[in-house]
Amino acid sequence: MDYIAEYKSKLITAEEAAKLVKSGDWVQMGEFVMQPKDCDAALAKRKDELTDVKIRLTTMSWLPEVCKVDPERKHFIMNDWHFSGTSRRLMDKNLCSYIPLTYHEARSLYQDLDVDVSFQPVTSIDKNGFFNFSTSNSMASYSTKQAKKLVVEVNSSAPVCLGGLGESIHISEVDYIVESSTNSKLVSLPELPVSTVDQKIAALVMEEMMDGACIQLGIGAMPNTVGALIAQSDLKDLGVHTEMLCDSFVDMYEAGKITGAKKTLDKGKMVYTFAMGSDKLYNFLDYNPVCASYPVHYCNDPYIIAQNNNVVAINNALEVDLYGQVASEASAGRQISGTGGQLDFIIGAFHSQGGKPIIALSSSVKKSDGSLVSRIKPGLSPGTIVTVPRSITSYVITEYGSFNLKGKSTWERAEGLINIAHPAFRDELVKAAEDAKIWLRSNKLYA
Ligand SMILES: CC(=O)SCCNC(=O)CCNC(=O)[C@H](O)C(C)(C)COP(=O)(O)OP(=O)(O)OC[C@H]1O[C@@H](n2cnc3c(N)ncnc32)[C@H](O)[C@@H]1OP(=O)(O)O
Ligand SMILES: CCCC(=O)O
Repeated sequence: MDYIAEYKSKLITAEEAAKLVKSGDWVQMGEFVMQPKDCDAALAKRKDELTDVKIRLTTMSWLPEVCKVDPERKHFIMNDWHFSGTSRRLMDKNLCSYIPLTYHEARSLYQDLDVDVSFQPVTSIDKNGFFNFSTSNSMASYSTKQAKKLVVEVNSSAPVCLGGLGESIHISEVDYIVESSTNSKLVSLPELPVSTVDQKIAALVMEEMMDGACIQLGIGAMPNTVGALIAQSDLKDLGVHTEMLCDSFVDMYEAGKITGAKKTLDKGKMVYTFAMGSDKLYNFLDYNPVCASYPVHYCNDPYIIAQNNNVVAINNALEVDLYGQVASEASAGRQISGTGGQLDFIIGAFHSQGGKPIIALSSSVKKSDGSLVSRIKPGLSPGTIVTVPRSITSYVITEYGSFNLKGKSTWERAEGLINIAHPAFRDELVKAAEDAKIWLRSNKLYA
């Protein structure tokens, strides 16, 4: 079938697309590295005609024009499902708000949300009339379905990401098409410096890895270091069922470590819901049938995750308290990131036969004034949000060791966690545990 006539009839300029927005509307503006830049710029130009336009996006990888032109947030109200550094810096000036999200529940959330206009970034149309959501399958099929007016912004540089479900939208479901004026390459994440602490933690994580493991890696330098160690290891037949696909999966695949042969679900496929990395990753993904993107209600459903055996889920956290509560998203009232899919994968790995849900974090962090603070805390401070409840927390790994909390009582947890805390804080943590009646006479410090 020839879609040329339909394409031409739906083609509008970014300025025309921006005119679809009215004051008070909810506007959807892309996810992760898929950015509807032309529609954003055209909407920003309409600033003086509009008030209270509410915008939703996921993990801002760019500074949208609508934020730049409205430093008092009178016209555009920005909201992010999962904070990036850019959203944090906007929030510090009260220019961005967080929307709480347990990622795999996004489909049900969108069923109740208003999407008046969606500016949805896509790849060029294919011969069957489909636009692909490229690296951000994630929630795209839910927000586009919910949109009263759906505009796709076509970026011909974005890779076509083959998928198992929800990775594309047909032209018949689209109201309008805008062609990007720049077709810019997707943004590359900066390479993160790897510290000796990251290397020590990654080496301890490797001790928990086995042939045939089905892996999920979170964001940051430490999970990437684990990926690099796997690529150099003797591990065999690893599988991938992850939320985010990043560069280190390319390294592991090219080193022959990933075959997906032992997976019980999506055998042979590297399953993910969004991808962020560098050109190396984006080139690898383009039309690559080894990878399958899925919407997040499938990818992150703990009971889908758990259908694979030996799921090893490796995620980072900001703090862990002596009871085993994991805080990964906000500290003392400051939103850092979000719940995202951390809880999904920790529960999924918990239920997977042979699975290992791992929280890996450095034992301490240096504050801007140079002082050292422990990441193992007696309790969480007000404004610090629990991402993983203590009843599910299992492996916690710092550069001082690994401790599995699964099924452990409060006094066993206190002992195990204090023994992997930074030595400079162990005595004060013991004192706090005694005061909280979670330290017994028989408890020991081992170092
Ligand atoms: C994309 C994925 O992760 S998929 C996996 C599932 N999802 C998740 O795990 C979501 C929750 N986890 C996360 O968001 C991340 O893993 C994090 C935030 C815990 C760690 O990510 P990293 O990129 O390694 O964090 P990084 O060390 O760069 O610090 C990020 C910010 O937190 C601040 N921060 C770090 N530790 C602390 C702390 N203990 N207390 C207060 N703030 C802290 C840093 O100062 C920095 O803020 P700034 O950039 O505004 O200065
Ligand atoms: C939107 C979720 C991203 C994450 O889990 O980190």
